[in-house]
Amino acid sequence: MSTEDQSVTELHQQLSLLQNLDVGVLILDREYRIRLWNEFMENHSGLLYNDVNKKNVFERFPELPVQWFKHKVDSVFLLKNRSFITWEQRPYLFKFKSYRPITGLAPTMYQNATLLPLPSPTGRIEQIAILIYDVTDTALSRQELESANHQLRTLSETDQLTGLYNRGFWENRLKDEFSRYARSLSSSALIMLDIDYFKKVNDQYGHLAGDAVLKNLAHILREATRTTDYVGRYGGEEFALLLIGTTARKAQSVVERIQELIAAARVSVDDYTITYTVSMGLTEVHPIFQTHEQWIKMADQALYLSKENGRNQMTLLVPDS
Ligand SMILES: Nc1nc2c(ncn2[C@@H]2O[C@H](COP(=O)(O)OP(=O)(O)OP(=O)(O)O)[C@@H](O)[C@H]2O)c(=O)[nH]1
Repeated sequence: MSTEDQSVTELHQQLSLLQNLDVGVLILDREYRIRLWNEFMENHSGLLYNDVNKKNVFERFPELPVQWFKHKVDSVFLLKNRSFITWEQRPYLFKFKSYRPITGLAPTMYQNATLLPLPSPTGRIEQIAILIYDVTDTALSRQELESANHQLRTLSETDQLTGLYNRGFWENRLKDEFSRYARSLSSSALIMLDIDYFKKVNDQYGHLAGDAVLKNLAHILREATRTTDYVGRYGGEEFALLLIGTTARKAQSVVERIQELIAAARVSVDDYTITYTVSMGLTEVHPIFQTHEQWIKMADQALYLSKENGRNQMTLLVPDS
C-alpha cells in the first residue's frame, strides 16, 4: 500500500470512529457555521449532515443563547484553550429528547460539552470542535439525591402534625438569633403560646378533634407572621414564635392579629364546631439575658401570668435593667 493509500485508510478509520462515538461531535468555523456533524448529532437532532453543513448554528438551533454561546466560542478561538460547559451551568446546549429508559422522567437530554480548539498545521485556529456528552443519568440521580436530602432535612426540622418547626430546630434558631443580637443589638421578640383548657377539647370531642384544633392554630400562626419569622411547636399544645427584627411593641400587633383570627376560628369535626382560646407570654430580647434559655424562661413566666390571670390574654414582661 502506498503512503497515500495508507493515509486515506487512516483518515477513513478516524472518520468512522468519529461517526460511531456515543458522544456528539460537531465542528464550527469562525462564522459559527457547522462543518462536521457526527451520527450522534444526526440521531438526536433528526438533522442530517447535509441539512446542517455550512449552515449557521444559530439559524439551525434558535434555542442557543447567541451572546453567551458566541462568547464561549470566541474565547476558545482567541485563547486557544479548551473550555467546558456543564449541565449545572446550562442543562443542555442542543435541545435533544432524552430516550434513556431509566431516565424516562427527563424529557430533555442533560449535556456536558467540551469546546476544543483545532489548530491547522500552521498553528492558526480556524475551527473548533464541540463534544456533547449525554449526562442525563448523572443529572437525574444528582437531582433525586438532592431532593431526598431536602426531604430528610425538612423531616428532621418539622413537627409532623402541624408542619411547623419542631422544638429542636426552633430552639436552635432562637439560639442563633440570640448570638446575632449580642453582635448587632437588633431587636427580636419571643411569644410563648398555649391553648387554654386543651385537655377538655380532647376529653369532650376526642383526640382527633384535638389534633384538628392544633392544625387550625398552626395555620393561624403562619398566617399572622412573616415568612422570616420562626413558628415552632414547642410541646403538646404549646407553641413558640420568634419574630425576627421586631420590638415587643410591634409584636403586640401580631398578638392582636392572632387573637382576632382565633376568635373567628371554627373547627368542624364530625357534627361539632369547636372554638378555643389561647394564652400568650411576650418578651423582647434584652442585654440582661446571659443565655437564650433565660429569654425563653421570661417568656414562659409571662405565659404563666396570663394563665394565672384568667387565660385568653397576653402578658408582656420587660426585664429590669
Ligand atoms: N389531640 C392532641 N392532644 C395533645 C397533643 N399533645 C398534647 N396533647 C394534650 O394536651 C393536653 C394538655 O393539657 P394540660 O397540660 O392539662 O393543659 P390545658 O388543658 O390546656 O390547660 P391550661 O394549659 O392550664 O389551660 C393533654 O390532654 C394532652 O394529652 C397532640 O398532639 N394531640
